[in-house]
Amino acid sequence: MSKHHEKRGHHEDMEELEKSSGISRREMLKMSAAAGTGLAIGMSGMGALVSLTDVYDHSKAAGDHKVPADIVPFYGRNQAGIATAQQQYICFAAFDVTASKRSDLKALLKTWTKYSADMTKGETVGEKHPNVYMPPDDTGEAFGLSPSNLTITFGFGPTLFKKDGVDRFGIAVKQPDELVPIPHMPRDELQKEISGGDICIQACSDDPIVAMHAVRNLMRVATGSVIMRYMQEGFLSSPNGETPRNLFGFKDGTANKDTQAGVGLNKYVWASDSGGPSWMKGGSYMAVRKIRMFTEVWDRTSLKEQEATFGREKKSGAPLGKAHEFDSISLNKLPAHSHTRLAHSTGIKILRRAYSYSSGLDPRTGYFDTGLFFISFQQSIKMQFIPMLKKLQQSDKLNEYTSHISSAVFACPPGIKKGGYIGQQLFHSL
Ligand SMILES: C=CC1=C(C)c2cc3[nH]c(cc4nc(cc5[nH]c(cc1n2)c(C)c5CCC(=O)O)C(CCC(=O)O)=C4C)c(C)c3C=C
Ligand SMILES: [Fe+2]
Repeated sequence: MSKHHEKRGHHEDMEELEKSSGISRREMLKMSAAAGTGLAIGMSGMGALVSLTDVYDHSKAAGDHKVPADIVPFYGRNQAGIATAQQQYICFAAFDVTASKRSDLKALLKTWTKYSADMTKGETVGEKHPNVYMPPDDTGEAFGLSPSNLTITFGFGPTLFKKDGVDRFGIAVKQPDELVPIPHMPRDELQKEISGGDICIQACSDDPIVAMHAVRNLMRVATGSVIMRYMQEGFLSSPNGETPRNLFGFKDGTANKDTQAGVGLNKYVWASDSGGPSWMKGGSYMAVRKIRMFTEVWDRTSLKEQEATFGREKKSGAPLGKAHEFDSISLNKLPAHSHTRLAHSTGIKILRRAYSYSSGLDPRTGYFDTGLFFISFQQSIKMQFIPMLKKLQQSDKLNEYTSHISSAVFACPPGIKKGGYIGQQLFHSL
């Protein structure tokens, strides 16, 4: 059965369920939302379980164009996964390109675009009728799963444009001035093997298997053209759409309210073509830092000191001296070296999309190997991210409990039109 038919079968199931239960799809969706995740309903005769997140969400329908509730459109003016509400899981991978011809690079980006468009719709990748004497194109672990808001976001690192002085793909002339590695910071303890990368893929989903499946299949189809340099998984969770908490127990992401929608996105996140290359218009620059958090030390620290470190109350997330999380910040009420005071006083705004990570126990120390896989999007690495990081590295109280172990920057091109491919604008007039 073709992919198309498999999917249509699902929606026919829903129609049958709607008829037999007398519950409208809209009501089912509400029930599903109230239950937290997909609601399992027994279907008479079929004994099947149906995830209600697969139902078309009529509330999102525009005219006849119905958008399924848990699908984030892949095509658009901007890449999904930047302004998209943060999903619960990330699988992030950085690759080094081993192909050496521009035509091979373009072919890779075209294949990745096709695969990504299919996976974000919840479809399988590759050939529809695989030869049984060959390994199947799709690895299969996401069969039947909803895409759970899967987004796949691509970024190009400085080394894609020029590596060891070599302009491998004849695109060095297109490298944005912005796209430079973050300069060495005095407190850095960076590991080269988990830093940098020619191309990155950020796959985020509300299902961890779906996110991992996306990266695995993109890696697999690119065998011979890329090698994976490193991969990082992460997670977050919060009740009722509240700001999620990091592994130090503090709400993390409060200030994103200024950058995650509307005017804030245009002002601070999307690249414009004034002063930068036109191929990046509508794209964004991504900064990545893997930051180890020493939870054992933190957990022995008094609540007063923890709150003084962030400059916010632990329970409510309110700035010190205020009552509620989103109350405005009075800088003079926060300790001079608190994280919020230092970051806020720069006047710089960025869109943070960080995830907690855990790699179990560090066998060398017996301590948790945990922390924050910090990702931020901004219009400018040079004018926003680097000055902010410099300020924090100088005197942030948080530095006593953290260590930066990896670093990378990527230029995430604008969104893709149907029929186009990721980064297509980069190759114009070459
Ligand atoms: C260079 C940028 C930043 C790094 C690196 C960073 C690391 C980091 N942050 C937390 C936890 C919190 N950060 C908070 C606020 C905050 N952090 C940054 C930037 C970096 N953080 C900014 C720009 C801001 C917002 C400042 C403002 O204008 O108010 C907060 C407070 C709540 C919030 O607004 O999110 C927390 C908590 C950790 C644990 C961490 C490294 C491990
Ligand atoms: Fe922070």
